[in-house]
Amino acid sequence: MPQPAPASPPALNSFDEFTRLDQVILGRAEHYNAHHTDTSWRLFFYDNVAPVLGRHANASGEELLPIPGQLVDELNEDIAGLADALTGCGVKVLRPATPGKDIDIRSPHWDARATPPLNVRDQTIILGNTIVETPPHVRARIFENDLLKPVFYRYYRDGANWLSMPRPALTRDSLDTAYFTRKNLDVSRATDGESAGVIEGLGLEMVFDGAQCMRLGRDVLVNVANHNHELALRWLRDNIRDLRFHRLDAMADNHIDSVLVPLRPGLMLLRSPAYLKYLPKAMQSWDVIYAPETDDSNFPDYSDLGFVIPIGSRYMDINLLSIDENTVVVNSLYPELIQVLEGRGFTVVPVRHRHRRLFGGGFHCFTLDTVRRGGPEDYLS
Ligand SMILES: NC(=[NH2+])NCCC[C@H](N)C(=O)O
Repeated sequence: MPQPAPASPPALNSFDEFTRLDQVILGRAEHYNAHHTDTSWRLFFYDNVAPVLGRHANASGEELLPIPGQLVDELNEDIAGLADALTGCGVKVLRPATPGKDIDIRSPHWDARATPPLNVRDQTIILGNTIVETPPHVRARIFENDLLKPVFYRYYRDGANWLSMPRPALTRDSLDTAYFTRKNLDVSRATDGESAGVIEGLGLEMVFDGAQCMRLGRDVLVNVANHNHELALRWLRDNIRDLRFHRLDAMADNHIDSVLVPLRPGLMLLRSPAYLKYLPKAMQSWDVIYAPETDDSNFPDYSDLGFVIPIGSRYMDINLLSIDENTVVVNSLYPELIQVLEGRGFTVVPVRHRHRRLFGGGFHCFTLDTVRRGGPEDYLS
């Protein structure tokens, strides 16, 4: 299965999620020892954290939610395992710089403890030969991509194009709660005590994460769940003229890679049949593998470690990373999925990943595939 990389590696080229992977950026977790649970964080993770908000991460000023060091060490161990597995598959693994220390950041309107560059899928989309940096929802993430800049400059020097969506101010009025209103959810518990400043006349901004997109050659699926996202979709359409962007109407609160993973042309992994209706017509007739049921014993028990909040759902492990159309890297702690994929003829590379629900990311989130062999193919007709 390991295939030699092409003699002179191409500059940035990544149009899809499944053609042969040659180069990838893999995130890192050093100094990920707290979640800064301000309003922007609580809203972003509301679907998962709502049940515990009242108990702890409320507006009482306890905004920094510590993560026990043992869990960060174990996460780093699992990421090292992922790096080895990718290298073993012949993939060149690039890493962001480390923050080196805990970093507190301050804008004119708020302050936050910076999030390390772990989920590198979220603040960038690679669209062919273009790096597109996206405008974060979570304030603590606003400078995260600085640590990817050494790698981005490398690709830029080799001919990549590089764009950034406008940086949001993320004031008190910037974020749209329409997704929750639509679902009749009261988010006042997340927004009470909001202390960020306001800019008169600004209102809702362009706010969007790369992980709201799923790339399929010349087509890109884009999850739009509120006006922040709507503005971003317009930006994508205006600035990237040669791809087709398909609006998925509120398929999820934000990211969609724990809902949908295209495995190869005509075959996708989907969280459940309820999500089919959000997809473009052409994809509704694709063959589907539905996420098999999993069991609590596959998730660590944190009860003796004090308080930790799962910010990710039980479906995080759908979030696999494809090496090619027949080879996938899957969490070894989701044996039910491994079995189904092997039954469908996939070669599965199992890698252990314990704390996916605490850090909000699986293998797709932790990686940004910068070089794949596919081009702007039309997979939807
Ligand atoms: N790119 C990512 N960070 N994706 C993670 C998506 C997690 C999703 N909100 C869930 O809880 O299942």
